Amino acid sequence: MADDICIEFDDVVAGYKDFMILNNLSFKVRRGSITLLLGPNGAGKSTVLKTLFGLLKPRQGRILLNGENIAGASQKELLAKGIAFVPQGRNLFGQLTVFQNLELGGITLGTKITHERIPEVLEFFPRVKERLHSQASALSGGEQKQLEVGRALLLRPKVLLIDEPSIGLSPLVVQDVFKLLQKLAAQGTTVLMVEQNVKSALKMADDAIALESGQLVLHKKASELLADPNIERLFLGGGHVPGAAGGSVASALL
Ligand SMILES: Nc1ncnc2c1ncn2[C@@H]1O[C@H](COP(=O)(O)OP(=O)(O)OP(=O)(O)O)[C@@H](O)[C@H]1O
Repeated sequence: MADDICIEFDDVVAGYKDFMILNNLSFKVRRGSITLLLGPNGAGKSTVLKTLFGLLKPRQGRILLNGENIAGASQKELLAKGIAFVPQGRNLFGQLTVFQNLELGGITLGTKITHERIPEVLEFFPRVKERLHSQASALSGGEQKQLEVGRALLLRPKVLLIDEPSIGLSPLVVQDVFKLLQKLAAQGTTVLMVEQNVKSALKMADDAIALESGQLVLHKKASELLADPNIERLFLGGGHVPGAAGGSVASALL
């Protein structure tokens, strides 16, 4: 595996019960890049993240992290190897304080290390830092998403998987979340993200991968895809690929 590749899916088949969602999927993600997963609803984008995070065991193929096959590893093992996952939606304990939520994020680290790292993580989020003893549910949507990312950062992840972080956030707050991801990537964290806010996400991402029916149909530099005149037609309006009007991503962009 080339040195600059952090994650590789090699011929991965994965799904739910008898229904396969990822169909012989292969792709590579560069270390320290922000890679955006695109594609129509149901293409398997979230399934890629879940499979990488061990929530779904692949039926076939290899998933390599820095050259090591991690397919089938437990979530605990994957966390220990430096993979963190921020799922879609709200995932905080709303009745607990910001600080307590952070403490829970560090449960596998032990109290001492967690308490040492909390101030370090809070440096990324000045607004959240000011509300350390507020109930998490009292934070704004954007602050809550920042806290979720902060909780993942306690583990000092090498790979951050993030599923639709912009849902429910105002455009300015989305920009804050994106800037944070850029900062993390600049420090060497590999970010793999699903995001329906395609245009803004492409502006901050390095690479773009598009899936259709669980297969790779496009892998390009984000800047190249952004410059493609078909991008509006294919991804405008929440990431849908309008089959009737435009055909597939593959036929239009490859
Ligand atoms: N737990 C589950 N059990 C059964 N089927 C599931 C489960 N989770 C997802 N699926 C199905 O797997 C397919 C792919 O889902 P996935 O969430 O990966 O798509 P996606 O590309 O992220 O789509 P979206 O843009 O709509 O979030 C969908 O048809 C979905 O209904």
